[in-house]
Amino acid sequence: MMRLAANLTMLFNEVAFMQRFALAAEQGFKAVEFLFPYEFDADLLAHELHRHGLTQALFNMPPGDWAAGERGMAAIPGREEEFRSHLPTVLKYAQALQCKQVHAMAGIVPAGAQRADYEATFIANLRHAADFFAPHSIRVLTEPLNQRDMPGYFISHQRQAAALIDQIDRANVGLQFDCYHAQIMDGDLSRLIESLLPYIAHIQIASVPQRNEPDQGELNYPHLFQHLEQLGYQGWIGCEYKPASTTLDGLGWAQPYLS
Ligand SMILES: O=C(O)C(=O)[C@@H](O)CO
Ligand SMILES: [Mg+2]
Repeated sequence: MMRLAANLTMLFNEVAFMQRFALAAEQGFKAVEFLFPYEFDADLLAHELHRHGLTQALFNMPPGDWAAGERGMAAIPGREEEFRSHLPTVLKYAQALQCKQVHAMAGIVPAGAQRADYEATFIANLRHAADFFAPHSIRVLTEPLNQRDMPGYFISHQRQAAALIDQIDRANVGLQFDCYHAQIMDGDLSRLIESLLPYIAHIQIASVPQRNEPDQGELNYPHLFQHLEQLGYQGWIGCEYKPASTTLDGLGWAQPYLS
């Protein structure tokens, strides 16, 4: 049975963030994920999680100045110190939330920049983060993002991410395989998932092209779920989509997978 995690950044936006845990649990989710916890107290978040019996499947490391368009800095030359300075804070949240996976966003490569410099920075930073988190059994994830929504993002293809993970060469670095981005950039998802399974630590889903409920659009999720089950995928599936109407109105698709 596929294990769904509610993405609280995108779902249950009908209520304030701290109230979304209760709604997710009420609907039968056993786990949640969200982008950034840092404006909330770690212990309060942990309290919400635990009182609703939820697992924290994933959250992101600080992305830099989001409002100014920054989308992480793991690959940005000159930002190494800043990237590394975030690690103790991320660890504090991960420990409070008992979360075993964090996503290190890579950042945007300016047009005309030397890509090799960005690759070297990314590899060094991810090794550093992986070594920092390894004693705590925490994995560092990297996620390719599609170029239509995120022009210039450092990683946009799944196999490109897998090749970088090989170069990083740390056991606790994995791939965050977001089917929405993967379909836009790569396609052939059944075979892609099959060949990259050893890298995949976390999966996310949404319809393509609208990024709405997964029972719409060009992807056949019942087929992909069956395929993942046959392949023995054990991780969480993050529901990272924008409800077309309200979250609850659109949640019918998930009923077979929620208890
Ligand atoms: O945009 C996505 O897709 C995500 O999963 C966010 O965490 C940003 O990387
Ligand atoms: Mg995603």
